[in-house]
Amino acid sequence: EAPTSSVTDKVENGSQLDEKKVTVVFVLGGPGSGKGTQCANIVEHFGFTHLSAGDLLRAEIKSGSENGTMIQNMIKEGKIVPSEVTVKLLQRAMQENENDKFLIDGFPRNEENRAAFENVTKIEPAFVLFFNCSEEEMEKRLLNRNQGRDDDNIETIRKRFKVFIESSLPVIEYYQAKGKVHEIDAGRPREEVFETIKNIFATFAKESSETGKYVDNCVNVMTEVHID
Ligand SMILES: Nc1ncnc2c1ncn2[C@@H]1O[C@H](COP(=O)(O)OP(=O)(O)OP(=O)(O)O)[C@@H](O)[C@H]1O
Ligand SMILES: Nc1ccn([C@H]2C[C@H](O)[C@@H](COP(=O)(O)O)O2)c(=O)n1
Repeated sequence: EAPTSSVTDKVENGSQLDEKKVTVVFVLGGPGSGKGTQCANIVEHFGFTHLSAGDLLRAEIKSGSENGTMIQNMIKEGKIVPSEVTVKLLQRAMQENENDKFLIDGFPRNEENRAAFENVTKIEPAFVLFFNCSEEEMEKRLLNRNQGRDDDNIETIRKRFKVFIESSLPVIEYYQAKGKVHEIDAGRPREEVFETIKNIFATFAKESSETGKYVDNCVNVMTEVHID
């Protein structure tokens, strides 16, 4: 299946059609499994743009938008914000960015997210990274994160774990059935986790450039890493 997809949508005034080909990788895993940390490394080494659904929602709260209070309340409760809101934010972020390679972190979080994104954008991910980590380790990391997040308290953390198991794991299983998931043992030290990720992206870049589906700027990195 083609790793590039077309983003087609009318802009605000409805008069102009904006279309571009993009490569999308979904980055999924439990809260505190290290998705954001590794996305920063992938951006640096492989030239992707990192779009964190959680960050986009938190920015929406700060902007004072009409949905701000609803989003804030849902995040405090560890619940998943309606897909319509999150998909719009992601779509806008992709359209406004000149890059054509996006890491979408923390999305799709449930079946509704997945279906809404696919219906609206017609984008299929090239592949999915699944950060697998024990709850014990994730809890420890979140309680030490110190970023002043409203939802990094033990009560909300437990709710987020429950939502992850009940709503997010089925999405990962959906992509597993399509052969799109790279499962990563995310309980290891940061550097070890990134070594695994480097190999995944280097292999993807090599295969895609061979088939002409992926124009990459990762050639220098590819020579540094081991490809199975
Ligand atoms: N491999 C690791 N070992 C130990 N600590 C880590 C590791 N990776 C990330 N951390 C730390 O754990 C905390 C959570 O990491 P991060 O914010 O990347 O997780 P996340 O999966 O993006 O979480 P969330 O989904 O809640 O946003 C951070 O303080 C980060 O520095
Ligand atoms: N697709 C998403 C992503 C995030 N949220 C909300 C609910 C999460 O608990 C919160 C924080 O996300 P994180 O930064 O930990 O990825 O944001 C959502 O509703 N839908």
